[in-house]
Order: sequence, then C-alpha cells, then structure tokens
Amino acid sequence: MALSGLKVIEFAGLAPGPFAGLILADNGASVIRIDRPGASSSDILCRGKKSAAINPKIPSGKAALIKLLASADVLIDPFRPGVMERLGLGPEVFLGTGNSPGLNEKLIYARMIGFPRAGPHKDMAGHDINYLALSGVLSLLPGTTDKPSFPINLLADFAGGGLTCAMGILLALVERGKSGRGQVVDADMVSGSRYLSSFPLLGQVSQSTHMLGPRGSRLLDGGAPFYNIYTCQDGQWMQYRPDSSLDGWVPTPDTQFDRDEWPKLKEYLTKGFATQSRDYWAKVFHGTDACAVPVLTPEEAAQLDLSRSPLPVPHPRIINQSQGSEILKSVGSGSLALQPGQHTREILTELGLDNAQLEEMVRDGAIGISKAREIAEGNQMDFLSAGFIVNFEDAFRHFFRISHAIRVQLITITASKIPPKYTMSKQFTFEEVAKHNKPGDLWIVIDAKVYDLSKFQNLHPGGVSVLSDEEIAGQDATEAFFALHRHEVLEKPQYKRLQIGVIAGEQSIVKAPVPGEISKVPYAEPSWLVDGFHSPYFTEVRATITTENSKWRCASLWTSIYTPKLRHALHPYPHDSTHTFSQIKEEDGTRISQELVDKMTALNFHAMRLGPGKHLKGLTLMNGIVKPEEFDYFHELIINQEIARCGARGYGDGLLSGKVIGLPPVLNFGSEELKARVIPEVLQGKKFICLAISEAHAGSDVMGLQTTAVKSEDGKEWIINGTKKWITNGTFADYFTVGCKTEDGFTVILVERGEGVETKAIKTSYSSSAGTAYITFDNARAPIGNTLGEEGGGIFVMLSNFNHERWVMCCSSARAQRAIVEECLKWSAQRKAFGKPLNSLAIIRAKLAAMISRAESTQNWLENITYQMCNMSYKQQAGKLAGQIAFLKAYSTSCGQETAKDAVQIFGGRGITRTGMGRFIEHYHRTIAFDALLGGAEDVLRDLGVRQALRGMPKDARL
Ligand code: HEM
Repeated sequence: MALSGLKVIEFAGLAPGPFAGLILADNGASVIRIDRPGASSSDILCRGKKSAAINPKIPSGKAALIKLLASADVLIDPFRPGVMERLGLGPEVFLGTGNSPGLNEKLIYARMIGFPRAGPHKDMAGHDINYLALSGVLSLLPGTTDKPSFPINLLADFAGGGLTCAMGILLALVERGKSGRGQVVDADMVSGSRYLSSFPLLGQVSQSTHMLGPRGSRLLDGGAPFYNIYTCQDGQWMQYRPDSSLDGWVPTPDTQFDRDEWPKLKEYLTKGFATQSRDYWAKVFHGTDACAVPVLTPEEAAQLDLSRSPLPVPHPRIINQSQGSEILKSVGSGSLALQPGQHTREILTELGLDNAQLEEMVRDGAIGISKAREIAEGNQMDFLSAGFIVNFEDAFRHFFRISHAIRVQLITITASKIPPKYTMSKQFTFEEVAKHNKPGDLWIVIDAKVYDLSKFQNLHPGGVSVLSDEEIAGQDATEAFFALHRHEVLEKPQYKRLQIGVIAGEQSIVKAPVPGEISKVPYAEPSWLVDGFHSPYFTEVRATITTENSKWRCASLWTSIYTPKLRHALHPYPHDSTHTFSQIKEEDGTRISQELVDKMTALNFHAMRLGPGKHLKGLTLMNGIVKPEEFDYFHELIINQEIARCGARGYGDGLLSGKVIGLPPVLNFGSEELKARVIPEVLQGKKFICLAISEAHAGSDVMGLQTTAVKSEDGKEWIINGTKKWITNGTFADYFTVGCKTEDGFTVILVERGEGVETKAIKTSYSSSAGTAYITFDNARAPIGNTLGEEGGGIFVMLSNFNHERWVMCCSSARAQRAIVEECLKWSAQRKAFGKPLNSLAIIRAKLAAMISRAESTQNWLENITYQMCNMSYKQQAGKLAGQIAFLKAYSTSCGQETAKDAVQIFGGRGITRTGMGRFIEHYHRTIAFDALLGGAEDVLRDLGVRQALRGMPKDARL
C-alpha cells in the first residue's frame, strides 16, 4: 500500500488528529497512538493502529518517547500551542535548530490545532463549531432565517482539520523525497475550513449572484427549489433538482432561474413529492438526468457502496490498489476500539527495552500496559454478541476470512443493527426454544434464561460443535454449562447481551455472588458469621460490626474499591462487574493507585492495620463504626481476613503490607522526633514504608545478615552498605526499616530513599502489584536519630515485630483456605464425573473433610491466640506468644499447602489453568509457597516454638 513502511506516532487527541492518523493507517502506515497510562479511550478512529501508554512527564517515559520519535517518520501533535515544547518534545528537539542538529531531521512534525497558531485565539479551547464560526463559513451555511445550522462536526474537525492535516503530511513526504528533510506541518481548523470553503468564500468576494441575498434565499442554501430536500408521503425525503409539471400553475424551463417564482416552484414541488413515497420517486427518477435521488440512511447507503460495508472505506482509491480486497482488508484490519496501552509492551520491546525495564516503568507510572492478551481474547469472544456496532468490525474481519457469502449475510444483519429483537424479559416456552436447534439458529436455556447463540456460536471459546450437540442446541443446557464455566461468564456484558428472554413460569435458581455478601456455602465463612452459631470472642459490640462484616465491605471500604465509577477512574479499561479490581491488578501487576490509598486513608484503614494502640487516638475509624479505644486485635483480624478474601495474593500485599511490618519498629522503638515526622505521613498514605531484612545471603537467619551500618566520622550518621532481597512494597517505598550488622551486633535503622538507595523489581510467582524489590544500599546515609531501639538491640525490635507480622499472615492464611474450601465444595457439587457429581466419590469427600478441618482448626487456634493478644501487653505477647504464633504460622501455611494440593486434584487440569473454572485454585496453588516462607520458613518456626517451650520447662518437671 502507498504508505507501507511509514512509522507514524500519533498523540491521542479528539477527532481531527485521530482522523489524520486513520487516513495514514488506512493507506498502509504503521500508526502508534500514544495514550496516557491509565487513560480511557472512546476513540473510534483507531482502525489498524496500535497503542502505547507512555507518560512523557516521567523521565523514563520521556526517554522512551524520544527514542520512539527518533526513529519515526511522522508525528501528529494534537495539543494546544506550547504543550509539546513544555514536555521537551518540541520540533526543535527532532528537527534541530540553526545551531544544533536534531535527533531525527527526517521527521514530519504535523501539528493539528483549532485556532491559528499565531492568532489571538491561539491559547483558547475550542470545538468544531467554534472554528467554523471564526472561519466565516458558518455564517454562510443554511438554516433558519435568523441563524445558520451546522453539519455536525464534519466541516472543521474532519474536512478542514484531519483531512487537511493528512494532506499536509503527504505534501511534506513528497518534499522529503526531494530534500531528505522533514518539516513542521502546521494545520489549524479555522484556516483549513476557510480553504475548504474556497468556493462560497470566493463567490462572496466576487459578488456572485448565487451567493447574494439573505440566508435561505440563495442558490445553495435552500433558496433554490431545485437544490433542496422534499418530504415524501412516507415521511422519507427526496433530494431533488426536478423537471416536472402539475395542475394549475405549471413551471416552465425559465422558472428554474426566476428567483421571483421560486416560492411557487417550491410549493409545487413540496406538494408533488408528498403524494408518493420516497421509494416511488426514487424509481421514477432512477436512470434519468433529473438529478433527483433518495436521501438514504447510513445503512441503506452501505448497501449501495461498492464495498458493501457499513464502515466507510478509505477513499480515494489509488490505481493498482485493487478496490475489492485491499480496501476491505484495510477496513477490517482493526477494531473500533483500541485499548490505551494495548501494545505498550510490544512497541517498547521492539525499541530494545527489556522486561525488567518495562516493569520498572510500570511501577514508576511511566508506562501503562493494558491486558492485551485478554483484550485480544475478548475481541474474539465479542464478535457479534448482539449486533453491537463496536463489535461489528471484528466480526467482519473474522468472517471475511471464512467466506464471502457469510460476509454479505453478516453485513445485512449488522446493517440493521440497532433494535434488539427481544428484550431480556420476553417469555418463551421450552417448545419454542427447541425449534432453534441448528447452527445459525441456535438457542439454549441456562438457569431459566434463554440465550440466542446463533451469532456467537463461531466465536465460542469452547468451539461450535459443543453448542450444536443435540443435547445442547435448543435444550436446557444449565448443567452442561455450569460444569464448564464459572457463573461470572454470564455476568460479562458481552455474554449477558446474548440473553433474549426467560422461560415462562420458571425461576432462576443460580445466584451470582454479590461482593460483600456472606456466603451460604457451609464452612465458607467462620462460624461466628454464620446464622445460629455463637462465639466467645465476638461479643455483642464486636459482633455488630463483624456480623455486619458485609457492611464493612459493602458500605465502606469495599464499596470504595468496587464502586464502578471509581473502578472506572482507577482502571479505565473495560471489564465486567465480576472481574474485580483486585483481579485486574493482580494480573497487570501495577501498584495500587494513590486514589485508592487516599480512600483507605479516609477510613483510617492504614492505621487500623497496625492493630490497637496510641496511634489510633483521635481518629475516626471506618466512618465511626468502631471507637479507637474499642478497637482490638479481633477488629484487625477482620480487616486482614477481608483483604485476603479478594483472592489476589500479590495485590493483597500491594495494599501496603510493607507498612504493616515496616512501621511498627518505628512506632514502638523510634525516637519521639522520628515518630512525629514519619508516622503521620505513612498512616495518611502520603509516604510508603517497607521492612528490609532478608538478603540473598540470609533470610530466616537474621543474625547472618551482611548489610553493614557504620558511623560517619562525626558520629552523626549511619553509612549503610549491602543488599536486601524479596522486600514487599520495596519498589515504591519511601522509607526502609533496615536490619544491619553494626559494631554492637544487629541494629534496625530507618533509611529514607535518597542517594545510595536503589530498588529494582524482582519477578516472583505472585503479582508484581506487591512491589517486591531487590535493594542496594551503596553508602546510603541515615541520621543516628533514625536508629530504632538500642544499637545492637535489633533482634529484640524484630522479635516483637515478628509476632505481629506472623499473626497477620495467619489471619490471611485462614481466610484464604476457607475460600478454597468454598470453591471445592461448589465445584464438586456441580461437576459430574462417571455420571455423578464429584462429591459422590468418597475420595473427594475425604479431601473435602481434610480441607475443612484444616481451615476450621486454623481459624479456631487463631481466634484463641487473638484473644490472648487482646489480654496481653505488647511485651507480654513477645514473651508468651512468640512460640504459639510461630506454631500457628507454620501450621496454617502447611495446612494451606495441603489444601492447595488437594484442591488441584479435585479441579484436575483446571486447577493449573490460569483462567476459567479453576483460576482461584491455580492462583492459590501458585502463591501459597509465599505464605509458607514469609515471616520465617515453616521448619524454622516450628523449631522456634519448641525451643521456646523448652525454655519454659519447669526445672523440676519429671515423669
Ligand atoms: C451463554 C452461553 C455460553 C457462553 C457465553 C459461553 C462462553 C464460554 C467462555 C467465555 C469460555 C472460556 C472458558 C473460560 O475461560 O471460562 C467457554 C468455554 C467452553 N464452553 Fe462455553 N459458553 C456458553 C455455553 C456453552 C455450552 C452450552 C456448552 C456446552 C457444553 C459450552 C461448552 C464449553 C466448553 C467445552 C468450553 C471449554 C472449557 C474449558 O476449556 O475448560 N459452552 N465458553
């Protein structure tokens, strides 16, 4: 194609810039749209383009953009004057100035703005209608006598703007072919509209008679009866330059240009056309030179188009560019939706950036990587789901490959796209459904709802043959469906739309899980949340809060997280209601947004995660649902368990787990000055902190750590050297609570991010949403006042911290096991093997029994220890509970590992598949190893517990 090999970088903007890019893409150019990370896009002019989400305000993002532009042919700048310059991406950077060379002097730097760049309106915001108004063209357009009307946004945005800009780019390319140099193309919509309107504007200047007179009286603005639109009998219109006669007054050939006769001629034509339908008149005039044609709808126009496509095809056609396949291929070469960041990884990898660099850029907010794979899969599934126009193009592309015949049929279907044939509440009988039992006319019933899969069948990820099976097509496929799909499949908008009605007199029985609702599945909730059960620990006061646990989730924190509006703001790419925020984050690995951190701050969530204590004084907790002085470890237990409920392990840690383990040493052992400075900003989510103990050299063995801290000559600072590994939240932390070897032994020091501190991401088996880091301290400095506890007394600081940290892990582990129990109970009931539900097999029941027992025993032991914590001082806890908690931690994670293993056996292949029925099992099985290591490996902890017990043995104890 004409522009093959041309690399175009288009900064995302409104209609004109994207249209210029579209013209280039349609003609073979590779167009990359640059979006802002986290932005959403409703741009439909994205056919054949790719998207990279890059933030030029972050240094690494800017560097990547410069690299990209240094190898590009064309840049499309849609911003107001000065924006690109302020970003350091102005034309001079690439094209050079008189004195200094540019980075890419072949670049064609196309600038598309509204008002002329040098005029008085240059800095004002505007839209098509404003540019048209200032161009002088709007005042010439038809309308009523007192004001003109405007042709939607076609004139300034597209004709005077995008098209003109594309023409400028082509001219510059021709020029570059001669000179070898690129240049700036300066296109503004006011000037473009004026140029485009040369005919009427020149007509005005030359005082052409056609252009004279008030609006509505001139040749081309509705004045002339023969340049007009007439309503026919059926309410449709004819556009007409006539040549006819009628009773009474009869126009003569001279009447046409006799302006005094125009009113009569108009009336004559108006009455005449109203006597017959539009299609009647269309037939009368067809094939004549009367210049009268019907006014078509876009769908009808599509039928007449050579391409037979409802999508406008690139034009003009260039000789040798075959009008059939080439054009259609280019129309079908992209979707009407382009996800911001969909191709970031691909584009930047091509540019030479490696995965580690990309990960780091994601964390820095320099780039956004949307879930391209899912989107690609989504596109596949989305085709034609309900004849929605946005899906049409993919469907078209898909079918185009299959056969011409189907393609034509498809166009017919989608051209009449809009009103769905049925509403979701339309009632059918099983007999009616049964008639639709063939490919192409295929309905099924799932849980009393009727789905029309005729258009979806070829796009079904499980294939078409399963759907056309005689036991499925036209039948009640509820059982077959739930054996193979999670319920949330039906909740996804693209599949929900397949529902065309319900079965009369039948009730749906499958209930979609509602976030925040208490599960009715046995053992899916701890007993104190289950109706009819009692607890010694969850008192009336606490129970109100806890049994309204769902309220906690629904009404406060979780609503903030899951509210669709917020979710949209936080995560702009499309997803359905059940594909929760946490799952998305877990998958894309980006860190939680500041907006979410702030929402949590508003509830004082960060403070509550540190347990009861002075730090809560004066705070309003959870919108006042619990008083600071009443807040105890049971409340904190609930918080920890609610976080675990999201079933996204890395994301859970990304919700600032680093603070839960990194801040207590400051809280309990920091100087007053340090506490006053650090604690408020961390609890308010303004700064992030992590605990940096483990190293490549030593993990559970803290005394084997090799990071050193020595005092500076003046004795005022620590100078720290060494490395730390597997540090949760480390990639984005501002503060590091660091375990160091010092002269006196082991000392804990608070180090601030600054010179000598470097962090980089470590890829682990869970999500990089957790910000797991490798840290290097290279002569990093910290004031002596940042010492936490005694010099050489670090082990004491850490021991008391370990208790809390391990207990938090036990809370999460108990909850996570329960979620797996629920999954397994549901799956074994709905999955059939050897003709019976899985749960009819004794071996499966034995596995369930073991899982339930493990989850229950972990929770019950946990509650007992929590009760002890509520009744002991921090110091007493350190002395008495270290062993208990170490045992529980080792027990719960070993239970978790067993449960993960059993669950995979129950789920079979699905248990190791990242999507579909077993996705939570796969996730748990993959990430449980973390829990078994963090806070001390299981064997180390057990041994610690026994040693503590041995120390407590009475000297006189004898058998
Ligand atoms: C509204 C109707 C249906 C929709 C929207 C639908 C959608 C899907 C989706 C999205 C998948 C991908 C699986 C996943 O990752 O979860 C899938 C897989 C599958 N579907 Fe369907 N489906 C429907 C009906 C059916 C029916 C009635 C059958 C009949 C047996 C069926 C059989 C399958 C099979 C065998 C797979 C592959 C499962 C696997 O890989 O484990 N589907 N379907």
